[in-house]
Amino acid sequence: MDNTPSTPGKFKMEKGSYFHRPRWQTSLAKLTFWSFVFLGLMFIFFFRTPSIPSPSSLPTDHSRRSLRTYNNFGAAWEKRVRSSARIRSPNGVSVLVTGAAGFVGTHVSAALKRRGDGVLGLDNFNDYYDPSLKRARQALLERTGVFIVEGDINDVDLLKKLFEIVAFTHVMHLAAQAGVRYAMENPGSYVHSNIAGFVNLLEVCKSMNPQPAIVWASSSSVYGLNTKVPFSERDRTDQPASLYAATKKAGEEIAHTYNHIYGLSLTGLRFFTVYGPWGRPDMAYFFFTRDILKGKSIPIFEAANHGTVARDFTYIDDIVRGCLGALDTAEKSTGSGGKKTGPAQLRVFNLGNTSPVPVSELVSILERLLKVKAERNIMKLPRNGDVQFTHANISYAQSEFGYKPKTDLQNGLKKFVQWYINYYSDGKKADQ
Ligand SMILES: O=C(O)[C@H]1O[C@H](OP(=O)(O)OP(=O)(O)OC[C@H]2O[C@@H](n3ccc(=O)[nH]c3=O)[C@H](O)[C@@H]2O)[C@H](O)[C@@H](O)[C@@H]1O
Repeated sequence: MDNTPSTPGKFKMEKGSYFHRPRWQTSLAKLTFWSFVFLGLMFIFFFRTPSIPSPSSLPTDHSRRSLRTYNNFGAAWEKRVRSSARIRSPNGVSVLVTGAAGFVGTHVSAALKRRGDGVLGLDNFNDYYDPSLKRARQALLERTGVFIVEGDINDVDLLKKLFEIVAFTHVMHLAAQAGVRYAMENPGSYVHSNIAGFVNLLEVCKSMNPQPAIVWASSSSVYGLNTKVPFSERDRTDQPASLYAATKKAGEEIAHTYNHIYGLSLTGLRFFTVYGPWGRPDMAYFFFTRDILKGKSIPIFEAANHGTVARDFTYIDDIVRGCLGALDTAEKSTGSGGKKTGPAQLRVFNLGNTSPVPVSELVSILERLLKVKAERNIMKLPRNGDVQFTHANISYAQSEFGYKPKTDLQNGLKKFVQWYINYYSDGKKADQ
C-alpha cells in the first residue's frame, strides 16, 4: 500500500449539489478545498521529503517502500526494538541483522537468539520473490523473540535511530539484492542494495561510538571466470561474469576503504550456493522441486561440448556455523568519533562445502526424494552471468574458527524437501 497523500481530485464535490448552493457556501467549499491542498503539501514537505530517495536515482518501487519506515518510530516500537536486542547470556553480544527476513538472515538471527545474544532484524520485505515467504519467516522469528524492523538500509535516519536506541556491538549485514541472472533484468536494484545500501550502512557505522564490528555477505561469484580450482581467497577476483558478482566485488573493495580510513572491523563471507529449508524460491534447487512436482519441464544448463555445470552447494546449517564463527572471531573496530585510532581487522572467507556437484546430479537427487521423474530440458548455459563451476577452498575459515561443513547435498536436500512438502501442504502456492 502506498502512503501518498490524497490528491485534490479526491476532495471533488458532487457536481449536482455544488451548483445549487448559495454563493457563501461555494466560497466556503473553495476555502476548505484549498486548505486541504495546503495542509497536504505541508505534510509532504515536512514529513515525507527527507525519507524519499531521489526518484531519478532509484526505481519507484524502492521509493515507495522506504515511506513505510516512518510507521516505525514511537514508544511501543522502541520498546520492541530494545527488548529484541537485549543480551540474555553472560558473554552475549548485540547484533543488528540486516536482511533478517531473508533465507540466511532468518537462520542466523534464530541461531544468535538461541544462544542468548541480543538480535534486532531489519528488512525491507521487497517483492524480488514471494513476500509471503518472508512474512512467514518473520512470524517464525517473532516466536523466538526477534523483532524485525521494516525498513531499507538506504534509510540513514532509520539506521541512526536504531543505533541511538541500541549500542550494537556487531552488524551482521545480509541484506542484498541476490541472484545472478536477475541482474540483467533489474540492474538498478543491485546498485541500490549492494552498493548504495552497503555504503550507507558503513557511513552510519563509522560514526558510531563505539563502532560495531561488521560481518557481511559477499559471494562465491566474485571468482567469476577463474578456472583454477578450488577457489582460494588469495586468487584473483577481477573478472566477474555478472553485475551481481561485480557489485559483491565492489563491496569487498568498499570494505577495504572503510577499514583503511575509519578503522571499521570488516569480515566478508563468500557464500557458495546456499540451500536448505526456508530457502529462496529464485534458486534452482527450489524451483526445480516446484516444477518437478508440477510435471513441468526444467531447464538444465550445460557448458560447451556437453561440459558439466557444477556448484559447491552448501547447506544452510553449515553457513550459519560459519557466520557465527566469523562473528565470534571479529575484533573490535578501532575508530572513534569517525576517526581511525589504529589498524583494524579486515578479512574475507570462503564458506563453501568443498565438494562440487553437477546440476544434473542435483536433479537426480530431487527425483529420488520426490519420487517423481523430472522432465529434463538440457540447454546451453545462457550467457547471462552464470559461471560453469564453483569449488571452495575453506582452509582459511577452518584455521580461523574451525569451519567444517557437515552436510552433503543428499542429506541437505532431504531436509529441504521435507520442509517444502510440509510448508506448501496447506494449499500455499510455490510461486516466485
Ligand atoms: O554462490 C553464490 O554466491 C551464489 O549462489 C547462487 O547462485 P547460483 O550458484 O547461480 O545458484 P542457482 O541460481 O540456484 O543455480 C544453481 C545451478 O543451477 C544451474 N541452473 C540454474 C537455473 C536453471 O534454470 N537451470 C540451471 O541449470 C545454474 O547454472 C547453477 O549451476 C545464488 O543465487 C546467489 O545469490 C549467490 O550469491
